[in-house]
Amino acid sequence: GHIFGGPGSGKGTQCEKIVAKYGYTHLSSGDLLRAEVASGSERGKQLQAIMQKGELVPLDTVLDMIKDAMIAKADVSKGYLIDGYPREVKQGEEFEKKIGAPALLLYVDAKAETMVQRLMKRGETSGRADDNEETIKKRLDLYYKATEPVIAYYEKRGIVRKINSELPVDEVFAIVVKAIDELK
Ligand SMILES: Nc1ncnc2c1ncn2[C@@H]1O[C@H](COP(=O)(O)OP(=O)(O)O)[C@@H](O)[C@H]1O
Ligand SMILES: Nc1ncnc2c1ncn2[C@H]1C[C@H](O)[C@@H](COP(=O)(O)OP(=O)(O)O)O1
Ligand SMILES: [Mg+2]
Repeated sequence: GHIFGGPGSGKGTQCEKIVAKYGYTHLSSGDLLRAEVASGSERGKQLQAIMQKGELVPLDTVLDMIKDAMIAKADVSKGYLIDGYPREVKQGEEFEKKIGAPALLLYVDAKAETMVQRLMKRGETSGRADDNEETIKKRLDLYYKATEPVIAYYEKRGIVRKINSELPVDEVFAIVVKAIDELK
């Protein structure tokens, strides 16, 4: 399934707990991109510049990375947890064409104000080039403009489970567990 939500809504936090309990393969588009940046490659430098501005990297780049990572884990995976993708409707469509339809979309939902607060706090220690006030504002704008419409795309199929991510981490996780167990 996919885990979906705005920047700082708590996707990564919940993924860690889901992996610990269910053993799914966690693939975060952001982590994959940051690994490419860390490699120091020419492509990594281009990606870094885009991410620092709070923009989306080209669809093909990120989908290829996810697909390669899925293939690399295919024979040991108990299931995939895709974090940070799709970020626009077109990405959802391409995923279906090239990989397949997700079984579940966990939508961790928090208020803009909460996301900003959490990202500013995360920025104190994350070392991430995009956890600063200016970039956070751009990421939020882009989230509401390009990413949020993705929900409507999946809602029609009844696979969206909206989860109140304003609650403490363990309470959010309890709701996540219910949504996953209902599906099994
Ligand atoms: N339910 C929560 N309550 C309070 N803080 C949270 C909660 N979930 C996540 N956080 C904190 O908010 C920040 C962003 O969470 P993260 O999981 O990295 O979000 P995302 O991957 O969606 O950007 C982190 O510093 C995390 O510790
Ligand atoms: N599916 C995707 N398409 C395009 N760009 C993406 C992407 N996933 C990640 N990126 C780029 C742009 C994001 O602002 C940046 C960080 O992503 P992330 O780590 O998923 O952020 P967060 O967990 O804070 O929501 O990486
Ligand atoms: Mg994250």
